[in-house]
Amino acid sequence: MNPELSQLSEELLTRVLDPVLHKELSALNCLQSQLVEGERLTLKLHFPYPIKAYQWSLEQQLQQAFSLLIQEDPQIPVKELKVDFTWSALRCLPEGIEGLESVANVIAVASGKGGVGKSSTTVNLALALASAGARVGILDADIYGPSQSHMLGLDGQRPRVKAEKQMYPLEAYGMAVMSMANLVTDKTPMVWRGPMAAGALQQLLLQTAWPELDYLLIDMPPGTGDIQLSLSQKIPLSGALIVTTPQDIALIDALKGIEMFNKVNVPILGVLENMSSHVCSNCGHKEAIFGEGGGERIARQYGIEVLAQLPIDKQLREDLDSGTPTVVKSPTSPLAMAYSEAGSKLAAQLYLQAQQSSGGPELVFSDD
Ligand SMILES: Nc1ncnc2c1ncn2[C@@H]1O[C@H](COP(=O)(O)OP(=O)(O)OP(=O)(O)O)[C@@H](O)[C@H]1O
Repeated sequence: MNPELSQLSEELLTRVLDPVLHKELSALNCLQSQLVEGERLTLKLHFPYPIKAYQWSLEQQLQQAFSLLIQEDPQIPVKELKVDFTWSALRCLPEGIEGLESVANVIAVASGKGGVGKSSTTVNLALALASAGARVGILDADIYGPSQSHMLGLDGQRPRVKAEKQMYPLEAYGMAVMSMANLVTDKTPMVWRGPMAAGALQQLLLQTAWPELDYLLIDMPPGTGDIQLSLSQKIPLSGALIVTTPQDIALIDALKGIEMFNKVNVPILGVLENMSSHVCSNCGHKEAIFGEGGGERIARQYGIEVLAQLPIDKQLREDLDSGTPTVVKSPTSPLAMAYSEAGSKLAAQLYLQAQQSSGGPELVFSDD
């Protein structure tokens, strides 16, 4: 490649910011190859997170920057730009933690307080990542109220046994799913003490024959007690996402959740503020029922990102109740878009945090 054209590509990538990490594309080392055919320059850009939600606007920005560059210097021999986008998940684990063989990243979705929308967030985020092309699984570890199988229309299904002490996960919308709800009956109370519950959930994780996955999301039990602490220590977590409402009482518990993960050195990948506002379906009036700005306050306090602020939405609840979450039922709706953005941000944070820690991420899978 002509060195001047290499310089052109480099210059182009310094002029456009990565939409999720807000860094110059050149700093992301995403340029995989560049090819000139006649007057056309083709760049192959590779991202460490699902890029689908941003691809269109990124392409526009690159095209604009390219037009400016060739206007500034009419000697540039290429006149047309083509960009190919690819991405792959990176295995990002804190140092000294040995991951699961077939799962690149296990992410805990946690909330201090119950009922704030942790399970709803887990399922919609997982589906958003899956629709962006990632291989995704969900482990429902919420033994107090396992709701994943209901939200995914898997009620009453039983996992197939693979071999002694090994089960295949169930499948929903292209994702691998395992939930205690599919192993017990409705009438089996799960009244386990802390260590016993954590042990059982660890077994559920390890005795499931997970296929190759980029992300396994764990719907954690609400709270910050024994079970949650043991789980966070026993499961090889790449990171945790905290779900909260903006209400003070939920935020206090969310802080405890962050502190708990900090104590066991699990990186916090962000905060997702659920039920941030409500828009009246009759008059369109917007109201912050649970208060305002809470997620942002704790994010600032801990130097983490707010991945999304999602409204209270009747359709979202109805879609979950009917076993077809909004991300699959209405994939182009504003809510599905918000989950899609949050999913990309979550995956990008994983990469960023691993890059900042000493080891750096290890490339394990490719979608080529
Ligand atoms: N943004 C939202 N708009 C409307 N309803 C919501 C929203 N988020 C969650 N819900 C509904 O609120 C209820 C509680 O949500 P969910 O089960 O996700 O909470 P949770 O934090 O997982 O609760 P727990 O941990 O106590 O099981 C569910 O009926 C769900 O459908």
